[in-house]
Amino acid sequence: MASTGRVDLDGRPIKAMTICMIGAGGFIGSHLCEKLMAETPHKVLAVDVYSDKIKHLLEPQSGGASLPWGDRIQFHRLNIKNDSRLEGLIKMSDLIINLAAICTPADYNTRPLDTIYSNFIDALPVVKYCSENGKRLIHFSTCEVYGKTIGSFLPKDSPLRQDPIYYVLKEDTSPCIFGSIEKQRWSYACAKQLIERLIYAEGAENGLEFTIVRPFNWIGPRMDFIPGIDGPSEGVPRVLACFSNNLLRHEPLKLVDGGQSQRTFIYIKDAIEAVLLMIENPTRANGQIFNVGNPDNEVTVRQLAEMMTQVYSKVSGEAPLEVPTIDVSSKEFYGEGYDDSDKRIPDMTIINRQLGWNPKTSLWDLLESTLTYQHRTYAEAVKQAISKAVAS
Ligand SMILES: NC(=O)c1ccc[n+]([C@@H]2O[C@H](COP(=O)([O-])OP(=O)(O)OC[C@H]3O[C@@H](n4cnc5c(N)ncnc54)[C@H](O)[C@@H]3O)[C@@H](O)[C@H]2O)c1
Ligand SMILES: O=c1ccn([C@@H]2O[C@H](COP(=O)(O)OP(=O)(O)O[C@H]3OC[C@](O)(CO)[C@H]3O)[C@@H](O)[C@H]2O)c(=O)[nH]1
Repeated sequence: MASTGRVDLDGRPIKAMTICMIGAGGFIGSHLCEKLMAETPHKVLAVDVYSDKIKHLLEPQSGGASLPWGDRIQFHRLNIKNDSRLEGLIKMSDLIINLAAICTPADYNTRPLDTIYSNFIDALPVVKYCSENGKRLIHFSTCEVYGKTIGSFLPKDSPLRQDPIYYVLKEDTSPCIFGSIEKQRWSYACAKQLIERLIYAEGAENGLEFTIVRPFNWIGPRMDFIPGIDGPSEGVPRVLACFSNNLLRHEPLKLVDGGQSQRTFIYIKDAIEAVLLMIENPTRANGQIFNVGNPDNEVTVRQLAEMMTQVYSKVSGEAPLEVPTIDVSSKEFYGEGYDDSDKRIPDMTIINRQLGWNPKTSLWDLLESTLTYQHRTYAEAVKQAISKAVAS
């Protein structure tokens, strides 16, 4: 590995590395590839079944000059479920980052087998090849491994519900509290928890160098899809894309079970800064599990809908909807077996201590840049799709 002229948090030179990024064609992967190409000399072997979201990094845009990062990024179209090339790519790399997963809640209760296979079984060879070949692994888990807060089991009027001890989620002390087995919503969280435990055990018994990332609702451009435009018409993406789709179609935003659940949202670009610190500071990141979120950006889903309605009106120049939201039951929206996390506030002690990292962007600002992107990217296509549907 050649030195890059850049230094890590301890003043040591950072050496250029080859990174095998599995799931590089997704939302987080596309932003991480952009960051690595624009700001570092590292090489990326980008593995995914799709490449649309990183097309701009792989080939010059029409009429454009050649790409400044040259061939530092290579795309390998493969399904990690059944492709013998995976081990070779891992052997060629200094670091493996695994992002591949089914991670949209609409799938957890309706496709529980695919969800469990994707998040546990399909990740097994990645962990095994890393362990056997002495390769460092950064594995993407989720804040969902915490499940529900302890506070949610207290009586509704208990003053203890206001005590952070009962709701702040801490990597090394909070329990993982899921619903019963017929609440198949938890198939994803449970599979993620088991792969975390397996990675941890590989570290303890076989010396695997690992870092586990627990993202807390990272959002921004390129997240998921707009149904009927760049994804299936009947598909249900995560909340940012659901609400964006409603706004683009001038229809009320659907609040599941009253929109009372709470979330903290973090801007993807803030979160990617944290991942880059993990990549370039192995001695501080190895053996750690990191919450990556923004505890200052907490809202209920209803408040998120109201804020997105205001921001979208500002960036599109369109008047806000007269009826901005409607209530739907979770059974109607997601089907049988749905359940929800009540509240997700990340404790920041470990990531502050190890990497000195903090998020910067307010919810209003991140929605402004994200909805500007959504409007610019999709408004015309949605308009055309609506007029085509009316004409037929
Ligand atoms: N975005 C968030 O806020 C968030 C929150 C919690 C956890 N995570 C975790 O972070 C990771 C990335 O999330 P994302 O939001 O970028 O999701 P995403 O769906 O946009 O990206 C996942 C990518 O993995 C690819 N993939 C899935 N299975 C594959 C396979 N068998 N072979 C090859 N490629 C495969 C998909 O094609 C997709 O491009 C996931 O593990 C997810 O569970 C994300
Ligand atoms: O149209 C909609 C869509 C969703 N909701 C509600 O919003 C809450 C958040 O939903 P979403 O972002 O889709 O997903 P979750 O936060 O529940 O789960 C994700 O968290 C991290 C991750 O692991 C990966 O991103 C994933 O599992 C929720 O309460 C929905 O019911 C709505 O009201 N209307």
